[in-house]
Amino acid sequence: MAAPLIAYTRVGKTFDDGRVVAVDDVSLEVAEGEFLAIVGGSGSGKTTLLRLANRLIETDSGSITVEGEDVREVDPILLRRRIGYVFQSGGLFPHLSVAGNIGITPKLTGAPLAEISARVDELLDLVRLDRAQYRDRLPHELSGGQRQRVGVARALAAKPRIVLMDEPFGALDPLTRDALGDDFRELHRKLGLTTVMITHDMTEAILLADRIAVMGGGRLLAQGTPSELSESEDAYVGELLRTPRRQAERLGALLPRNGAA
Ligand SMILES: Nc1ncnc2c1ncn2[C@@H]1O[C@H](COP(=O)(O)OP(=O)(O)OP(=O)(O)O)[C@@H](O)[C@H]1O
Repeated sequence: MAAPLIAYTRVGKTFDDGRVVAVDDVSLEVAEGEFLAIVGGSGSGKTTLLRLANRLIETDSGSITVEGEDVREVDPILLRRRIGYVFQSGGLFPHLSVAGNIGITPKLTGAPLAEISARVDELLDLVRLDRAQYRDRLPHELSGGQRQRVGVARALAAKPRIVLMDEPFGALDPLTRDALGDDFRELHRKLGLTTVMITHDMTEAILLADRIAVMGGGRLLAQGTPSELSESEDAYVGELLRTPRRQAERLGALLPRNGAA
């Protein structure tokens, strides 16, 4: 098997002088080209786990490698340029235009203005936002879905191989959420990305991800493909995976009747 692009080995992280155990002895590998979803209840350690990979949070124990390198040996700023990060609420700079937000990393690396401008246009096309219409808008002049598209474009600006996403579509209405999820899955494929996405929505995880990691109380409770996890002997994991199917069956039974009425 090819070396994993991200590998957590027995990683631990506590806060408040050890009183809060956020991540507890987690070992997890993400293969090149894989789309991994992290699911789990509130406070189960998902965000902490994600942020340990790009050193927004530092590990207490264990080790993490990214593209084969121990993250502690890599300058955190350079590490974050190699790893795109999409925040839950977009995390856009409110005073910068769409173009300013998307071009911030190329600007920081000293790219020439014409190159930044061309890259911004390319990225707007990639996330399917009309250049002329959106380029100069400020974040508050966008819908939530459009803001998340800009967040994705910004994360891709430095051409990372890895993208980490913290509940990127959580605050959107179901149709927008579905469209963005599909679009991002297509970008993941087209650009050959390796993606790790936190989501609270098990249906979204099953539809988008190749593999799912389930967190609970800071521990990795299970990992596998959706069908592997649906066979899990862990009662919580099994229930989590079977609920979307049960809901789909209930909806399937209800909708045709409504449709025919
Ligand atoms: N900076 C911090 N200081 C103290 N405790 C923290 C800090 N960051 C996270 N925690 C605690 O660590 C635990 C894990 O938090 P984390 O944000 O990783 O969970 P999560 O699964 O992402 O939750 P949610 O789904 O609600 O975003 C929680 O108990 C949280 O309160």
